[in-house]
Amino acid sequence: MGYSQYKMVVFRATCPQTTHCITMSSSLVRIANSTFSRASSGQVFFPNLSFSIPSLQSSTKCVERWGVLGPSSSGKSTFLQILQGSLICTPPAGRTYPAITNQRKYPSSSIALVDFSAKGSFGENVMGEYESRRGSKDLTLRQWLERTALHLPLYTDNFDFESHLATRAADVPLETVTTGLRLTKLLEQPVSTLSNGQGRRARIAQALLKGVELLLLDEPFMGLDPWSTDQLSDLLEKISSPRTGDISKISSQVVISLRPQDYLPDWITHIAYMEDSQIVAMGNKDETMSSLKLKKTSSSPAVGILQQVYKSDLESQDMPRAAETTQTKNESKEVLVEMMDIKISYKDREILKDFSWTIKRGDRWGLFGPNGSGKTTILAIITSDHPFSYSQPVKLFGRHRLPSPGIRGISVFELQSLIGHSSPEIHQFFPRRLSLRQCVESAWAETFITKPHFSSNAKELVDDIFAYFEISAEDQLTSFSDCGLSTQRLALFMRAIVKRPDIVILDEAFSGMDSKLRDKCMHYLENSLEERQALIVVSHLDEEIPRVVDKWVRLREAGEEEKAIFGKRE
Ligand SMILES: Nc1ncnc2c1ncn2[C@@H]1O[C@H](COP(=O)(O)OP(=O)(O)OP(=O)(O)O)[C@@H](O)[C@H]1O
Repeated sequence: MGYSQYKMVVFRATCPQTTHCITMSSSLVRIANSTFSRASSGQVFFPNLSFSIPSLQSSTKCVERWGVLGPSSSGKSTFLQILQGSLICTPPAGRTYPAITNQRKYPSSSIALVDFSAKGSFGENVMGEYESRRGSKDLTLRQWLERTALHLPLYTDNFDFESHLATRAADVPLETVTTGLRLTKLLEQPVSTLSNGQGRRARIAQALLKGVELLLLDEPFMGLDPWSTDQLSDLLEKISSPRTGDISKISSQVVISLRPQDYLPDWITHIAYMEDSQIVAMGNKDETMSSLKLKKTSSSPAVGILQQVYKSDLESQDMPRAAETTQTKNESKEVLVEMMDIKISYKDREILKDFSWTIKRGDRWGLFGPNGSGKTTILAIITSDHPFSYSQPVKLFGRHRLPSPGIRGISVFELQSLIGHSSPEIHQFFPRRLSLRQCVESAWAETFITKPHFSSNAKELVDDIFAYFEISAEDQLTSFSDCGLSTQRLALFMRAIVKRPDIVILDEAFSGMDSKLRDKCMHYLENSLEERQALIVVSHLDEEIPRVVDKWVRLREAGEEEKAIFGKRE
């Protein structure tokens, strides 16, 4: 649905008591009738924008916390960058920071923007990078947080970190932040090995520890499990509340950006809704939401397959194992993946214990579990991106990775030709300079950048899929870097399915996609998937799970006693 037909609607952009409790000098950021542009492209954003974020101190009577809402590429991220101090403001004095109390040189050092699309974030343990990024210089999460909080160098040889840490305390206690973000157990783990969701939480912790006055979070709940979403939401509410209780040392005004279909926390009081880099409505949350006919979404999986998955936590002991049920039903089908009592542990931390899973042709699996429970690890064993895939009792397409007497081992390249895969890790490392067409064509290449070895029908398959998604020949030449998150995710989805591989793995493939586009992908998948293909889907959100997924594996958080449980869609 487009909202462009709305003229800019403003519902009391500040609370009714504003004139009593907020004066202009109490704004952390104040923008008065200004227009913004990028120096690189000259492109103009948010013409004649007027907006302000009150400081927490001014909000003691009327708390005002903003959510920035809009579909992908609507300008949400740019808007947060503008609040942070980036982009050129015309007139130059139109953007001020009257209430920034920190005496640091630039207001931007009192404002943190945590943007998860940034390349180079850690937490995605993947591919060739898996081993190479770990080494003597790899920091533990504790070291990384302490050093960045105190603005110390990360890796300078001969730098005496210990004495610096002993003499300088961070503005904010480490334990308070790591508890609130469920990171305490991970403090001694190498930072590069954190899971996707753990890595996101660590980056938020880093920003909080710097003791900023304004924290801007770009889509903070994307990729988080329901427990982490609730906990992060609670923490953000506490830190952006007028000073009370033992959390009072962490105190920061918070602005978050979200997509319209995302979970919108109750503590958000105001929203700015944007489209095409313009605010189309802003003000009091309830009035703005109802004017735009937006519905609230819960953080917990209240409907659909995920409700069954998580409900089964309580009933797991007596549940019939759907994997066994399905295996009898599916007996004649060829086994594609056979995992037998897999064990994965790092030092004394057990991630997977005696995990067995059989995937056959025609199977439609959901792989679920909290952040850090091992979903990516299991997928990396199947795709052979994990070093343990050589040593674990796994058969892929009936063969082991290593040769045994009389039987050839299956090579990485053979596996790649049989598996299509989209994941946040592939997204992170995908070369930005490739065009959308090259991205899809790389399904036939051994690496992202090597020359594809096309099959005879490859051109037809690529043309067909672009035609289905109505992407013109000209638009196919757009570089990956010039596309928004939603289109980038689409390109990687097309890459995963275009050559109709035997196994399709969609690991958070729809995360960050606009709902309309996501539904189109679902439709495509439901209609094009062949009986000989197997599907594995990972997601924390019900609407991102295709209806064809009819059975599931639910992993336990690392350290829990129980094994994984299996179920089927009721
Ligand atoms: N080298 C390592 N040392 C210690 N722990 C590790 C190492 N590599 C991975 N881990 C841990 O293994 C666990 C499984 O990680 P994995 O990425 O598979 O989780 P996930 O279920 O995919 O999580 P998410 O939902 O956040 O993507 C995590 O708790 C991670 O911190």
